[in-house]
Amino acid sequence: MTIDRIAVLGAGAWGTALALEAHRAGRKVTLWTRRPEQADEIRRSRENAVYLPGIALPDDLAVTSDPAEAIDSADVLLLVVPAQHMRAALSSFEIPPGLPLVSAAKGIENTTDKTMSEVLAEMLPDNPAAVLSGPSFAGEAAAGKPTAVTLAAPDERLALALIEAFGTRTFRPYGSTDLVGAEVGGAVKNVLAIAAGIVAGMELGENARAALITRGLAEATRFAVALGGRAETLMGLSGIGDLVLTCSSTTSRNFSLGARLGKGEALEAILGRSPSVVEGVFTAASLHRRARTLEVEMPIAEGVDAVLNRGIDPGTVVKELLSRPVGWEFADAGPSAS
Ligand SMILES: NC(=O)c1ccc[n+]([C@@H]2O[C@H](COP(=O)([O-])OP(=O)(O)OC[C@H]3O[C@@H](n4cnc5c(N)ncnc54)[C@H](O)[C@@H]3O)[C@@H](O)[C@H]2O)c1
Ligand SMILES: O=P(O)(O)OC[C@H](O)CO
Repeated sequence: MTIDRIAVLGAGAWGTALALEAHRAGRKVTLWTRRPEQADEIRRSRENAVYLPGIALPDDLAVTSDPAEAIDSADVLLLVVPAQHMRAALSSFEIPPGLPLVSAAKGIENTTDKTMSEVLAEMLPDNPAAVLSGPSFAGEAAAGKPTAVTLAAPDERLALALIEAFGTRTFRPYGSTDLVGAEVGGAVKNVLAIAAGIVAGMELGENARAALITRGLAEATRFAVALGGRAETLMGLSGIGDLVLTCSSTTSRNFSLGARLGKGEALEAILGRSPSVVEGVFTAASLHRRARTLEVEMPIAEGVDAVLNRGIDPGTVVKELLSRPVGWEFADAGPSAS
């Protein structure tokens, strides 16, 4: 399988950065944005000034608002629309059966509590799916700084073709067949990054942040396994890798939002009129609901949902988390373990 022509659907920061990475890897790239005026502006200025300012886009990177122009000649579609808009965006496209789809969105759909691959499987069951996820701030990747991600597809040949299509010296996709584990890592870390931000905003200290990352990883792993993913995937780039990045940097929108919540600002005031997406805000409730249905214990994710959606103040949630009984660190490491 050879992938030469790539359509990137979604021209936010990450879609634009991935279009640039694919172009650097020698592919023919078309970047689609839903707004004709944005397509005109990017074509004119060779810059996505709203979402990825300061990064020059090459002249032969095509930009369009016509889905057919992007999709009809593509060997693969890279889906980089925010998770809550993925379904609507997909239903506005004519996608031929068999065309591989790679989701780079990190979230769970609020109206159905479905992961992105579940949405794809429901809407486009005849198209093979893959996931691109991992520690990757768009600005750094676009600037050519070294970035490594997980590229996961159940079809090994597709995973290998995608690695070949995107890989460069500085953009390094590592293959996996565990699509579920990879997408869970990306979706859950945004909720945990809000929690890490709250910890920072409340000045609870670096020990607390490290504890949160570690216990958060345990939550993400339990959730991934319950959905059919592999625990080892959460030890990789799309798991611990992305968790460490996003829980430690104010470049993260999720972490920054959490930090402002931790300092006492109201959610509505923080979200304001920013055009950028903070995926964890929408994923938290779905994650909590889905975890409950699967009987997976996720106290940190539950706490974030309580702050965002039930008006509980961060101090109360922290108190509750710290009141939980302590016990064995791993379920299989108690006195009955061999
Ligand atoms: N920015 C990053 O560093 C980064 C890195 C890795 C993954 N991601 C993930 O990529 C996805 C996209 O995030 P982003 O940072 O590129 O977005 P962004 O915040 O830069 O921009 C939002 C984009 O969504 C588009 N959009 C909004 N509503 C839409 C709709 N109904 N249909 C189609 N498009 C719509 C907007 O036009 C805009 O292009 C998210 O799931 C995010 O978690 C982002
Ligand atoms: O800015 P955030 O919090 O959406 O994080 C961006 C990327 O997902 C980091 O890998």
